Amino acid sequence: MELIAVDYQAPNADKLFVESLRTTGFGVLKNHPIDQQRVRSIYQNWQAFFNSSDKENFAYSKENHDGFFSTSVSETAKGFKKKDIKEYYHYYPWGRCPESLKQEISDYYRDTNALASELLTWVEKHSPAEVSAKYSQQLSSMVTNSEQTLLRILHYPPLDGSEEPDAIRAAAHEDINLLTILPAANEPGLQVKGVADSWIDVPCDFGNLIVNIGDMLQEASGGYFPSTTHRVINPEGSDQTKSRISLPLFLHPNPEVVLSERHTAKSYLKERLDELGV
Ligand SMILES: O=C(O)CCC(=O)C(=O)O
Ligand SMILES: [Fe+2]
Repeated sequence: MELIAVDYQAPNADKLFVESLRTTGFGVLKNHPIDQQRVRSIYQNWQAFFNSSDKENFAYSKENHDGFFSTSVSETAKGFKKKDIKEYYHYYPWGRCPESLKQEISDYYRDTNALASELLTWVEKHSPAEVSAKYSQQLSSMVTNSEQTLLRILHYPPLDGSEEPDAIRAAAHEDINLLTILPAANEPGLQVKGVADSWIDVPCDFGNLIVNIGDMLQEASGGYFPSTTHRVINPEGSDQTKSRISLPLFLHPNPEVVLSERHTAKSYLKERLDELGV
C-alpha cells in the first residue's frame, strides 16, 4: 500500500483521490485551498492555550462534549486499556471557545467544511451505481448545516518518562464520522494500517491535507469505502521533548440522517461513544 499526495488542481484530482480513499481509506491532497498560514497560526496559538492554565476554565461539558478534555479524561481507544497520551479541545460553532482564539478557528471551521462538502461530491460522483443506490440522500446534503461536525484541536504533550508503559499518543482506532479532514501536523507520527499488520507512515509534509474515511461512510456505502485503522506513535530520542499539535475535523451528518438499514447517524454515534466510555 502506498499513499501518494494528489494535486487538488489536477484535472483528474477527483478520480485519483477517490481511488485512493477506496483502496486505502486515506487520501492525501496537496495544492488545496486551505490557508496554510492560518493552520500554522492555529498551531501556535493553541499550543500557547494548552501551555496555559486558562484551559482549566473550559473543562468539557458532559452534556454537550464541547471544551477542554485533559489527559486524565481523554479517550481510551476501543479494545485498549491505557488512555491515549493526549489532551484536546472540542470546538463547535455553538460551543464555548476562548475569545481570543474564536475568529481564527471559526474561519478555519467554515473553510474546511466547504472543502469537505466538495470532497463528498467527489466521493458520490465516483461511487459505483450499486453503492450510490445505498445512499439515503446525497452525501454532501447529509452534512448541510450540521451542528454535529466537530473540530478537535489536539495536543500531544512532550514525553517525560512518567507515561504508563505501552501507552501511546493515539492507540489504533477508526474514526466514527463520515470523513475526517486533517492538515499535516507539526510533527510526524501518524500511521495507517496496511495489509498483514504493517504500519505505513502517512506523508506528513506541512501543507498536505489528509482525508480519511470514517465508520459512518463505511456503513453508508455498505463497506465499499473502508474506514481504515490508524494511530499516532510516540516520538523517540530528542523528539520526545516536542509537543505535537493536530487539527482533525470530524464530519458528522445531521442526527436524523439514515446511514443504513441498521442505523441513523444518531443511533450510530451513541453506540460508538458508549463503547469509548466518553
Ligand atoms: O493526531 C493525528 O494526526 C490523528 C488524530 C486522530 O486520528 C484522531 O483524533 O482521531
Ligand atoms: Fe483518528
